[in-house]
Amino acid sequence: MTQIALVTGAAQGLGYAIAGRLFAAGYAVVITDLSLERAQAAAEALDASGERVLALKLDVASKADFEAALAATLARFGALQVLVNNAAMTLTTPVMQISPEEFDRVMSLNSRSVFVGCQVFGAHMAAAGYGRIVNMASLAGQNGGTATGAHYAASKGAIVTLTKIFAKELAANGVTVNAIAPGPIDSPMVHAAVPPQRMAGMLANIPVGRLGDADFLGDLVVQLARPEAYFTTGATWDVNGGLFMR
Ligand SMILES: NC(=O)C1=CN([C@@H]2O[C@H](COP(=O)(O)OP(=O)(O)OC[C@H]3O[C@@H](n4cnc5c(N)ncnc54)[C@H](O)[C@@H]3O)[C@@H](O)[C@H]2O)C=CC1
Ligand SMILES: CC(C)c1ccc(C(=O)O)c(O)c1O
Repeated sequence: MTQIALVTGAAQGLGYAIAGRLFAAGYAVVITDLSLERAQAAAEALDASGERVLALKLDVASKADFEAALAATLARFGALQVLVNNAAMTLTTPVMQISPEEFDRVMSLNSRSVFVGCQVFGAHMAAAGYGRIVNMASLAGQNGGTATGAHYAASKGAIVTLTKIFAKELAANGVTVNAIAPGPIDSPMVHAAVPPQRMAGMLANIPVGRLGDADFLGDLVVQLARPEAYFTTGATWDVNGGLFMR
């Protein structure tokens, strides 16, 4: 039977690549983003027939949007097995100049959203007795960040911890919760964060000497979403070209 996956921030970048790999693996995919129009354009690019896609507006800052997206998914497909908490923002203000308001904004968008998504979708999955949640963390959450801001790095560290907490809470109900911590992946976000004149320096610093591949992240999500992946939970999967080793 077709399984259903919802991806936040899926109109572009890694979210879109992840949605694409889930779709290629046979999932019906719910593409969500801040703007319904951009989500619809991405969904149409993935499946012009519209049979295995649904586009929804989901602002991850809003618990009501998470609840409405779950309800709309169940109304259209009758089930929801996979959630990918992917959406995030980055600001690169130097740490001594970040205002408390800016700190709150980044923390709230990046980590409170994962907390709310795991709570709302996790409750549904636990009641159904099965589910797979994948949270997008970052290398920055492990090494304190380089190209990215302190609040971004802190928000991604919080995602690693939330992943462990929800994994423990939901394990007995057949729900796994894992995180992926990418280093710089070839994507619009990395090109926006790293100006062309700094790219060669960044590449020279990466042990494997190149940026990561977004489709590979999508394939990793597909693996973590499989029923057979029941034995990995609370884990953070490093995909960073050797920039951080445990
Ligand atoms: N690109 C990279 O190299 C890396 C990315 N990441 C993480 O991967 C995830 C995706 O990153 P990218 O695709 O590169 O970013 P991106 O900036 O290209 O795409 C982010 C998407 O999220 C959406 N979005 C922003 N605010 C939103 C909100 N409030 N509600 C819903 N959607 C919202 C945007 O509209 C956009 O479509 C993020 O969590 C990011 O922190 C982590 C490490 C490296
Ligand atoms: C693309 C984003 C902003 C990014 C860039 C670089 C790193 C890193 O070198 O640690 C990240 O973790 C990122 O999330």
